[in-house]
Amino acid sequence: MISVTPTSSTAEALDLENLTSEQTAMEIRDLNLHYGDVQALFDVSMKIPKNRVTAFIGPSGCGKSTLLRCINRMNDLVEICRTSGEIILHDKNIYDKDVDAAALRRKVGMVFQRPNPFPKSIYENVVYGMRLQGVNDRRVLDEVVERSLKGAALWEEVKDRLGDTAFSLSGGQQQRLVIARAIAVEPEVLLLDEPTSALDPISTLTIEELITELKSKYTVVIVTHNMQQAARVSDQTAFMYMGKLIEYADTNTLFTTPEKKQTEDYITGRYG
Ligand SMILES: Nc1ncnc2c1ncn2[C@@H]1O[C@H](COP(=O)(O)OP(=O)(O)OP(=O)(O)O)[C@@H](O)[C@H]1O
Repeated sequence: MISVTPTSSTAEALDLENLTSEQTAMEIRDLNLHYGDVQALFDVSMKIPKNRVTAFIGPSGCGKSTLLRCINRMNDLVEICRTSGEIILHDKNIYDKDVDAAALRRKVGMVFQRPNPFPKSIYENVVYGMRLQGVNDRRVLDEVVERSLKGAALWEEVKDRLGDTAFSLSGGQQQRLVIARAIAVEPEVLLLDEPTSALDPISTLTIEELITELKSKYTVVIVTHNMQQAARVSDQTAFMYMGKLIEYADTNTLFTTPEKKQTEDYITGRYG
């Protein structure tokens, strides 16, 4: 087993199968997904608790990113992709025909593996989503910039250079800028797809600390290759294997006393 030290950031275990609707941010029900003829997700069902960090782990190709991308319908952009099942947000299936995917993605924001700031100033990166919504009042935007950069633990480092290009920032700062851009539109859920895999250890630590702070305001779902990272930042962990959700439990339990042999084999490094 890997050694997991429960941290003060790790919340008390929840009964994940019997969460109340107040405790649930989103619920995935019987989700199946095909890329063309190839099935990549099989009957995935789980509840994602509010204001906590949920990690998806599992070997390469097991479907972690695919599942994450279903949660804000990013897979809509993949032509050969077909899904069935439901993902419920506020009593509504996000795959219903009348759901506007762009509006959904404002509520369920996403941060990718490689920092992807736009070729604009730091300031304009943060207010990008607000401007798309037609907000141009300088006072409002200034407030959003300060709040979001503080929320992404970047304000102190950039407050005197907001007009500089985003590309003048380090990789770790760029990733925090992208997080600031995501939280500027006040999402409810933040999806992080291996957010530190392109970063050095110090920047990784800063982002991990930030993730722990973010959960007071947002529900966070993170895909990570790194089991230690899942153990450090998440409250509950879902282990996936070959498109199936094998085990979903609070993080300490999953890493110390897994129920399933496949989970145990993975966390002890027998494959993956
Ligand atoms: N756009 C796509 N078109 C076709 N097949 C895809 C596409 N994206 C993913 N797949 C396939 O779906 C399966 C799951 O991939 P996915 O990227 O979700 O896994 P993962 O667990 O996130 O892997 P990794 O840890 O390597 O990123 C794989 O077999 C992959 O080849």
